[in-house]
Amino acid sequence: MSAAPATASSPVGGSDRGRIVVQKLTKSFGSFRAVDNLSFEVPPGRVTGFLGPNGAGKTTTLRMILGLIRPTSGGSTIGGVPYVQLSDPLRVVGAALEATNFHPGRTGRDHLRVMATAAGLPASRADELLELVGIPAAAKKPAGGYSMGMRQRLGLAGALLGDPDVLVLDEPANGLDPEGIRWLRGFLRHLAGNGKTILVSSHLLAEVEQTVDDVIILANGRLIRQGTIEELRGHPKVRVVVPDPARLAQALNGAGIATEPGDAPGTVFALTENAASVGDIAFRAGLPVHELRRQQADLEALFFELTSQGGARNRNLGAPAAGAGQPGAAPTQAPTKAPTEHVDPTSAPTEGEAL
Ligand SMILES: Nc1ncnc2c1ncn2[C@@H]1O[C@H](COP(=O)(O)OP(=O)(O)OP(=O)(O)O)[C@@H](O)[C@H]1O
Repeated sequence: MSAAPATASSPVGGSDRGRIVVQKLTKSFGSFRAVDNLSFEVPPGRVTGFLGPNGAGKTTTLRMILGLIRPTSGGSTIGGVPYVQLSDPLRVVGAALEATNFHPGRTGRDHLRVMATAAGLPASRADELLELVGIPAAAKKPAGGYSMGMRQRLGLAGALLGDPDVLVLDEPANGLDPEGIRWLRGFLRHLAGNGKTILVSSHLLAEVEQTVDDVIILANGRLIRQGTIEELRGHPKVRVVVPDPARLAQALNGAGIATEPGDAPGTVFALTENAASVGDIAFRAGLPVHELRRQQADLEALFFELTSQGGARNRNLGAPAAGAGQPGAAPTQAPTKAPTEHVDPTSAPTEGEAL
């Protein structure tokens, strides 16, 4: 689907509401292309994982979507409108790009109150939000003493200030303990269930695989894969070890279960999740079965494969070690990135080249 023409007067409604559309987005820092001709859409009502190894270009893309840096070319819209043209951005999109830069001497409550006041919202919203993100007891403590997990929750509270349609969260699970990750998962799923658009970045697919509906995978600034997490997992399979795989395949096919050649001699894959029915069919056909196991897609391995194959080898790792590649080849070193700031949606962009 192509993006609707984006103008300041575009209505934020209909099917555009809460939809992020990125078109041919490119960002170069000098001669280094951090984001390369990226196009994707993020629909409302779903949690979308924005994934890629370190340095893939996730944060740079999010910063462009949020109007914090200017694209070299291409563009993006939120609800049909570029971020910088949103008349009331706080109610459209909330973002937390980093959870570390709060004023250390200011309490969580004061931090949120300052933001609320600047946005013309009642100061009482601060306590509501602290309650919502599960840190009401931290309200009176200076943020400098917060754990990483508490800072993440405070960042999330800030992003939720204007009850926006869209939430953009950069690595929100960083620093959360297992209980915190479970809480975050439930919280994001709840928000998506209420129709919000949730875009969550992570460099670990395994970290978000239970949370996301859709994935957008980047490597070296380029789109590698986009689809549902189910599509990525692929068809459920049962791996069977049998003395005669061809006969078992025949029996399974005869019973309406498709098969694929196995990954080793004496194996066959039945394309079903019903391991019991595979065993029953083998039994009825008089075929001994030595092993029968549901095959779980190894998403971590798949993610690694997708983001490291061919030209997708992580440029930030430099050239392969001498002996493995061309001897003496200079490493393709990416420039060191400038420190990122916590996004206060009420403030103007602060970067030198910002709009
Ligand atoms: N302001 C900048 N100046 C120069 N290079 C930059 C700048 N910002 C980012 N980069 C480079 O662009 C590339 C992409 O960085 P980005 O932070 O977008 O990646 P990322 O996918 O978010 O990585 P991570 O998971 O480590 O946060 C990196 O090589 C980074 O060094």
